[in-house]
Amino acid sequence: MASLTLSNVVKHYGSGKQIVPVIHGVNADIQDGEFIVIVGPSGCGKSTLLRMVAGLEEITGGTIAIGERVVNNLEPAKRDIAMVFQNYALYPHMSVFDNMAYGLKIAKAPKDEIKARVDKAAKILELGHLLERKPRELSGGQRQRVAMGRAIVRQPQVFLFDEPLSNLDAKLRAQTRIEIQKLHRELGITSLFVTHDQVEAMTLAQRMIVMNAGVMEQFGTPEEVYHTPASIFVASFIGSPPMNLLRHAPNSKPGTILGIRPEHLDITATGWEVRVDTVELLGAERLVYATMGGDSLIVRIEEGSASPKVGETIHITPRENRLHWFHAETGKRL
Ligand SMILES: Nc1ncnc2c1ncn2[C@@H]1O[C@H](COP(=O)(O)OP(=O)(O)OP(=O)(O)O)[C@@H](O)[C@H]1O
Repeated sequence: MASLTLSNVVKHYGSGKQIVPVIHGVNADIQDGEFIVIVGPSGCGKSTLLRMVAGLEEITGGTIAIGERVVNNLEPAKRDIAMVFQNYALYPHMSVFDNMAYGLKIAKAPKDEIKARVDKAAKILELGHLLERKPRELSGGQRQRVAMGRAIVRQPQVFLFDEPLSNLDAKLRAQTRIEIQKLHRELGITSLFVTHDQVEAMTLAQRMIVMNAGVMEQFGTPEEVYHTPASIFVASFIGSPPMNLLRHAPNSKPGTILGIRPEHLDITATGWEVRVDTVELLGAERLVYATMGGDSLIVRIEEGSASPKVGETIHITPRENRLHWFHAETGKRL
């Protein structure tokens, strides 16, 4: 196991006039044994960052260190990492056991050690009864577990996950998420996990890196990112429904944007006057879509409380200690 340090990491694709900058100087000190999620919208550079750690992409600038070792110029096989991909790429003609053992066989590990490591990984992943099967005889979730097993048996210093759950259906995703957490608790291996799904990020991360267009917008615990978003981008990307961002709130100063989460607005007898546009019932809660001056906003209310009617004017009050102020130009938290 090892720490992982990214210092001013930069990536450009292409050369000459065709340079495409995609990562603009990322700094992150990741502790030994931490589970870190990199999250952001499509094209923000998550996979590129992960692939640079893996050694599958050249690093244009800055340094990446695993433990004390700067790995910039080290080939992937020498970095002591294991990667789990979205398309798990198992060998179709090999059994589950042989798929998991493959890397160790290539590395010429002794037979009894290979068996011991595969058996241990299979036990953790509950694959023990499937070791003789071929990949085509497995479900999608089981195949993904074999792919993880293949990574575990190598006992790497760092695990890299590139959207490993995105081919699974919603139920299996949730289940596999729990398995990954369990795996991390048992093995304690430093992990970097890439996803574009903010719910996945919030539930898996000990700390998360929120990326936007090649820039690290925030690096913090899920609580920090949710409760004190560093920018308008983070505020609107994390949380569903997203934070309300108001340019014309009654008490706002010019040049600022007021952020308030839908669950931190209460319907009250007096307060801000808003017009109800739509009401959505979502099982245990209702979302009230409303307009106030030039702003649209969402109020989240519990299912039991009286629902306002479409077209009606109601009053709402924000919870004082839940207000977030942002600079209108830079988008940064004030
Ligand atoms: N070989 C390449 N040459 C030029 N640009 C590239 C190359 N590979 C990736 N890019 C660009 O780099 C940016 C980051 O890509 P990357 O795959 O890291 O994003 P991502 O956040 O992982 O996205 P997704 O969630 O869609 O996989 C994108 O704008 C992409 O178009």
